[in-house]
Amino acid sequence: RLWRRRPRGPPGPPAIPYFGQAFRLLSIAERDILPLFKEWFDTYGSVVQVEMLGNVYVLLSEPESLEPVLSSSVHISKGYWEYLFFRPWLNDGLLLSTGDKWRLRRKLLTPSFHFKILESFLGGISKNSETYVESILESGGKPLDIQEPIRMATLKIICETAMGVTLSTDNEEQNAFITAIKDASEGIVLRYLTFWLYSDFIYRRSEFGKKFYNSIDTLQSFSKKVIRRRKQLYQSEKSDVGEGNKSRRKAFLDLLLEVEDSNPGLFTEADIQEEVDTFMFEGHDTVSAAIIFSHFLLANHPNVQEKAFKEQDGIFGNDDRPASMQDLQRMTYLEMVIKETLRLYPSVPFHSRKLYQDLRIDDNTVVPAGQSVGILTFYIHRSTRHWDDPELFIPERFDPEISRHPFSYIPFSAGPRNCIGQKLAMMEIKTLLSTVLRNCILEPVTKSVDPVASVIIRNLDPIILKVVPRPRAA
Ligand code: HEM
Repeated sequence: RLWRRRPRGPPGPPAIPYFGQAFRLLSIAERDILPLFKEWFDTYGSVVQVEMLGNVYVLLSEPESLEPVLSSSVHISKGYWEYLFFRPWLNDGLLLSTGDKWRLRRKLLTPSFHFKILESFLGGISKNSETYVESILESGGKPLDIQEPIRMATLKIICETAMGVTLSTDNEEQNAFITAIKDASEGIVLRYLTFWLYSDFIYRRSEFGKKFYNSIDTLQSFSKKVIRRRKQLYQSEKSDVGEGNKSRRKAFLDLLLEVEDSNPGLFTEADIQEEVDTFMFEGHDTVSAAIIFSHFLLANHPNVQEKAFKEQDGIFGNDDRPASMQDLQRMTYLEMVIKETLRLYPSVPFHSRKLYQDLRIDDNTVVPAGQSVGILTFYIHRSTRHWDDPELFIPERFDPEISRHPFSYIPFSAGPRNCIGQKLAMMEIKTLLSTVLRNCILEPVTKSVDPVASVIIRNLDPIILKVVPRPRAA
């Protein structure tokens, strides 16, 4: 029925009846996904219709067409197929849930990212940033793959802040978690590309499916341990502080534990687990990608690095105190560097929404209710209609004086279903980069990157840099 109602307006690649692009996708790998979208936009224009197994998707790459979708309080659901393969991992957590469940959970969890709570996280973020800087300086100026230490630092930060649990210094379990995130993400992308793996019956029996479900076991047993540890601390803190504790604003996991405590049987361990899995993934892999690409860009643009050094020196002089919230607010140039990094390499390169009402794109094009639209952030951020020289790294384009279309820059999505953790993310990235800039000079070894949409954006190859100690400001 949907196929018959498919919009006639937008052009798209020729499709085999029912199968659509299924065979084309079979012939490509993860690294070819972003180039394939580019090929379609270059050939058919900024709104492209793609058919796949009886479904029709409309891909959007210009801010004007996606504004009515993202700003709407009606189109707040995710398409069925587009997020289905995440479900064994994230179940019905905040990223995937819909309708009243999503509304209630979003309302419940939003206060756990309040300014006061974020401020209380700053000490833990600074401490882990210092440990990270010590670890990269140990390389003694030799070429270093920075991805593993960055992922380790951001995993420790999300556990110590939102989850309230300090991880052990034995990194074996953490390494297993980081590898499992990569394997699970690759497994999800591979499944999307391979239509005969859409059947759960076949997937579970295939080698790919077995590897994927093993990764999910690793990820969920890690998050179960985190919940267990926090529960013990929560119980002992509760008996120490008594009823007075209740009025305090709660960080993410404490809030969930409190809801479980006060709603026995209604809010269960499984409800906590799906949210912890969602936030451990969204709160760790996205931030890692942004920090990895900003290291690469700073190393390859010494003039930008120099300006960022000057700003840090202006704020801290030769004082090695951890950054305060006021210090972070003064890092306006560093903020521009981070924003420009997220423009070129948005951690979430595309996402989608299901339409609950017909969407009029222009006089000739209406996408009917029930269909999904794909929002191609990676290409929206490179639109030549909105960005001069979009391939160049120019942090100054984020000078607050410069105005642009509000939907031409959407690294955290936009509207009611935007990223709940964006303030935490910016604070974490800024604190870690500030610690790096005050102590290190980054020199390039990897001179160009090949971004791959592996759920979260990654570089195809390791990113190698040299890290040299930076003398303190006079
Ligand atoms: C640079 C860092 C980050 C980027 C670029 C980013 C980007 C995004 C984007 C684009 C979405 C919308 C996804 C979609 O609709 O499918 C999203 C949603 C979400 N993000 Fe983030 N994110 C970042 C960091 C974080 C952090 C630190 C957390 C939590 C600690 C977090 C938690 C979430 C959650 C739970 C959602 C789902 C929200 C909802 O549907 O109501 N993210 N993020």
